[in-house]
Order: sequence, then C-alpha cells, then structure tokens
Amino acid sequence: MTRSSSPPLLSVRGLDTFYGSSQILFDLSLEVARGESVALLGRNGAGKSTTMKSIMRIAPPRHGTVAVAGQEVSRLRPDQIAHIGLGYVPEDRQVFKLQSVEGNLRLGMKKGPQGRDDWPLERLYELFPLLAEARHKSAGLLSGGQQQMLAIARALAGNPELLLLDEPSEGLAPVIMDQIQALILQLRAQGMTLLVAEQNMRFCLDIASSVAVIDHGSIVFTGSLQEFRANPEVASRYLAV
Ligand SMILES: Nc1ncnc2c1ncn2[C@@H]1O[C@H](COP(=O)(O)OP(=O)(O)OP(=O)(O)O)[C@@H](O)[C@H]1O
Repeated sequence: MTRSSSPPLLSVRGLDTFYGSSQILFDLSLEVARGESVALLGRNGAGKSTTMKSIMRIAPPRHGTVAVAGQEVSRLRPDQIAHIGLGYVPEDRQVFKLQSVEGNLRLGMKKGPQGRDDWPLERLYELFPLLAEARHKSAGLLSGGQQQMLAIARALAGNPELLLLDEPSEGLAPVIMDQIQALILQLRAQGMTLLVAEQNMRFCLDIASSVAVIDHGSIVFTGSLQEFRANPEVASRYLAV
C-alpha cells in the first residue's frame, strides 16, 4: 500500500502461523506506510488477533518475515524488539489492575527508536484528560472505556512509531466508542501510523486511510478507503454487514 520508494514502516511477508497443528494464517502479507492508518477488517475468527500477535512475535510465525522500517524483526533479540517502535494494545487491554493509572503509564515508559522521548506524562495527560483526573486510582476500578484509553496511553508511553490496536471498540458503549474514535483521529492528526484490527466496520472506516480485509487467515482485499468504498461486494462477501 506504500507509494513511496523508502521501505514501508511495516512490511509483513508470507506469514504462516500455527497454533499447535492448526494453521491460522496462510501466506499473509501486509504493508503499512509511514503516516497511514490501515484498518484490518475481518469477521470473528478470521485471524486479525493472530496477525497482530504474529507481528509482535507473541505468536511467532512458522514462515514469513516482518520488517519495521526495513529492519527484519525476527533477526532481533527481544530487548531490541522492545525499542524498534511498535506499540501494541491487545484485545483484552491487559492493564495492571492493582497498579494506579500513573503506575501503569510509568511501567509503559521507554525510549523509542533513536532514543525518541516524545510522550512525557504531561503530553499523555493532555491527550487523555480523564486519565489525568484518575491518575491515583487503581486501574482495576476504571470503566472499560477508561481502561482502553489507559492501554492506548501506556502503549504511547513507549514512544512507538506504529501503533497496533486490536479491536479497540470491543465491548464499549457507542458513546465511549465515539470518544476512542476521536482519540485515534487526534493521534492520526499528530502523525501516528496505525494498524487497527476491527470487526466493527463503521468504527474503523472513519479512522482509516487504507483497508485490508482478512478471511480465513488470508488477505483477500487491500486498497485505499476510496477503493474499498467503491467495491461494496468486498464488505458483503467477507464482512458481517
Ligand atoms: N491460542 C489459540 N489456540 C488455538 N486456536 C486459537 C488460539 N487463538 C485463536 N485461535 C483460533 O484461531 C482463529 C483465528 O483467531 P483470531 O483470534 O486471530 O481471530 P480474530 O479475527 O481476531 O477474531 P476475534 O474477533 O474473535 O478476536 C480462530 O479460529 C480461533 O479459534
């Protein structure tokens, strides 16, 4: 999906990922250019979370490569991967419930690529005023929407160049979904590159510049948002609409 000659920020090539003997991803390839916001859309069980986990090497692929800004991730040591610029917000958010909001943010803090340190606490609190108000509260006492915000803020605290969000709208009331959507739009406006896995097409299309559709562990469509909208049969065939 990149149109420039520099390597895409994220390049995923030919992933085959298995859980035990079950193959979940089949020769899956995907690109995210710098500054782009890619929606990875697919039905329940299509393989969206497994794609995210394969990129993060939580579910390491058996075959295929993942490169970040041209550097292949599978060749790096785990301590190097932590500083390569990927921020990951898992589907179940995984906030540390017994820690305070600020404790969670501090635990997420690390320098990004080239020692970047763009997200001090003050900037995080500016973007997430609700977290500033709740800074001393235990994370386990936050609402689902606030926990989603905390999970995103904690990922930002690691100074990522690319943010991977796995089903950020899941389980949220529509009004809270709108708030998360507005936040993601603010991040886009600030230049963040995003890969957002979603079942909820409406949520995702408002924040996406490009779309990749996954079905049964393979990418079946990639294109710009305009191309996706111009091909409504893709949504009716592969997504629950
Ligand atoms: N740990 C696991 N062990 C075995 N099979 C798994 C595991 N995790 C997921 N699967 C299976 O892999 C397939 C893809 O799951 P995945 O979670 O990647 O899909 P998804 O598109 O993210 O869907 P969802 O919206 O339900 O999260 C499903 O058939 C699922 O049952």
